Amino acid sequence: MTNAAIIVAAGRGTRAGGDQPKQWQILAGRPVIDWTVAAFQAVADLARIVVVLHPDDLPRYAPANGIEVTPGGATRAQSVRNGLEYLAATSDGTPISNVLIHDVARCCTTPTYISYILSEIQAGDAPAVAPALPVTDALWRGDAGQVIGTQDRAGLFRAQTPQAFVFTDILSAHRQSDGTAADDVEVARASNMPVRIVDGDEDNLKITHPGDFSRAAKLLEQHMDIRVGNGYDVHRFGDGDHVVLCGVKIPHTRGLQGHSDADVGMHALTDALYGALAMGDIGRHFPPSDPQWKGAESHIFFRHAVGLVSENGFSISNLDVTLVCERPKIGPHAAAMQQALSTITGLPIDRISIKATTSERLGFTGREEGIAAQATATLVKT
Ligand SMILES: Nc1ccn([C@@H]2O[C@H](COP(=O)(O)OP(=O)(O)OP(=O)(O)O)[C@@H](O)[C@H]2O)c(=O)n1
Ligand SMILES: C[C@](O)(CO)[C@H](O)COP(=O)(O)O
Repeated sequence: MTNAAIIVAAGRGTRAGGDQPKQWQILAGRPVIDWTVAAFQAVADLARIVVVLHPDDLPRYAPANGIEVTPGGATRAQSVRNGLEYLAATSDGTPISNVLIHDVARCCTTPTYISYILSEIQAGDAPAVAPALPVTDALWRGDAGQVIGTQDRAGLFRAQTPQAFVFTDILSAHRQSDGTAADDVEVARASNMPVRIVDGDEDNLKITHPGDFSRAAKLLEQHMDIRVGNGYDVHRFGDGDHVVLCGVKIPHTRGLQGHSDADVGMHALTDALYGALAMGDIGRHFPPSDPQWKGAESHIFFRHAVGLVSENGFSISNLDVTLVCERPKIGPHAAAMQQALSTITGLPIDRISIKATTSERLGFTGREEGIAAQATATLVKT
């Protein structure tokens, strides 16, 4: 069975305020959208994850590995419909069985909770399951600041997402809908689909108003596992006409010597990732004694470390590397290095820092005998 998730993120967040829509605002160190997407990425049984974005926002999003993106519509329901149609149009050969539909604004949801909702739809006894919390407070009707009546709370629930559906059923229900429903349960019920209520989660709040940001930040920080790793590497100069630094080939009067392509910057970054995971170093994973790595391109090592990061449930929050050399000059190549590292990690450019320093002509780097690199990586698990 192939399971998919749609994260709707095409709203404008008018009630939440701020200088940009809520999904792009920084919360506990990273954009709201990244928290939500990371929680879904950590669920092994989801074969596809589609993020539905406002057309204006498409250029600003660098999707992480495996994440797909499609444009949204004018209402939440239209955005969901676009996500469903995208999945239908791109699932030839591997039909989707179940789909989870989630608000990007519910960024405190966890992989455990998403897996629970998935297991409930996979139980196969209902075409739709939706999480909700029974209303526990007394309910009043009010007008002009005055209580004007009371409302029986029996049988009332607060609806949450992710809501889960048999894919073909909810696709057909949305095709018959007028695109104005508040959520997908409303769409399902309009098609006479039975919807089973499953346990909601008080922590699965939706950022709607400005005050919700601090509540969400507290919840995220409470569950966050942050790791920092550092890496250091040196390669000596020898004959050659170029060096490779952080994935970029730079013409130079000499080359760097090493068992691999001697990309000292990428080696330091790779070790920073292994270090943050407490998983040894580059020599342990790729022994210099093994001839298969002779002359290897360093992105192989770096990609391996990046893969271990996600396999262990972490995502990279930022990377920072300092290259120590008199020459070549790094500044003119820093943007290309950021791009090369971004292509491999899926990190936005503004989370990848490339710095350089000379050692004031002191020591082996000052005498231009070699290049040193020092790197730091921060990993986050929610
Ligand atoms: N045209 C729309 C409208 C909403 N959404 C998404 O639907 C979810 C729930 O909507 P809401 O919390 O109301 O978000 P906004 O529409 O962004 O907020 P507001 O109503 O305050 O403008 C959000 O993840 C939002 O991004 C969407 O994908 N497309
Ligand atoms: C789908 C939803 O999250 C269920 O509570 C909610 O209805 C979406 O947000 P909105 O504020 O109603 O647009």
